[in-house]
Amino acid sequence: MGVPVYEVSKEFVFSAAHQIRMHGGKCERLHGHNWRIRVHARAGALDRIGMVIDFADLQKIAAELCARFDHQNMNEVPPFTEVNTTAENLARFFYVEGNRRLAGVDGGRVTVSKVEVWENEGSLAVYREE
Ligand SMILES: Nc1nc2c(c(=O)[nH]1)N=C([C@H](O)[C@H](O)COP(=O)(O)OP(=O)(O)OP(=O)(O)O)CN2
Ligand SMILES: [Zn+2]
Repeated sequence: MGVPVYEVSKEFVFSAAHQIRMHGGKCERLHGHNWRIRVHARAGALDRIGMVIDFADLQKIAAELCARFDHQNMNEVPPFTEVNTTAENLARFFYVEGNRRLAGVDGGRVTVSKVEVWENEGSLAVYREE
C-alpha cells in the first residue's frame, strides 16, 4: 500500500495590471490580465469530518491573498515592487504565503502543494517544491 495523500484545490480570478521589467518586448508595457489562480492543498490525513481543509477556508486564505492585487498595478504592490511580476513569481508568492497561513492550522497537517497561475487561457505557470 502506498502512503496516503489527499489533495483539494480552489480556483480564483482577479483583475490586475502589470509590466514585466527587462522583458524587452510588448510585455514591458503596462497591460492587464484576468489572472486565474488555482491553489492546491494536501494532507496525509483527513480532519475529524473527513476533509483536507474546508473549501471555504481555503477560499478565505486565497481570497485574502488575491485581494491585495485586485484592480491594482501589481508592480506597485509588495513584493512585486522588487520582484518581477511573472506568472512563475506570482505562483511562488501564493505558495509561500499560503503555507505561512496554513502553518498555524491543525498542527501543520495541511500544506499548499502546488499553485497554478494562468495569465490567459493558454499560458500557465506552476510552482511546487520537491
Ligand atoms: N514564462 C513566462 N513568459 C511570459 C510571461 C510570464 O509570466 N512567464 N508573461 C508574459 C506577459 O505577461 C504576457 O502578457 C502574457 O504572455 P502571452 O501568453 O504570450 O500573452 P499574449 O496575449 O501575448 O498571448 P497570445 O496567446 O500570443 O495572444 C509574456 N511571457
Ligand atoms: Zn502580462
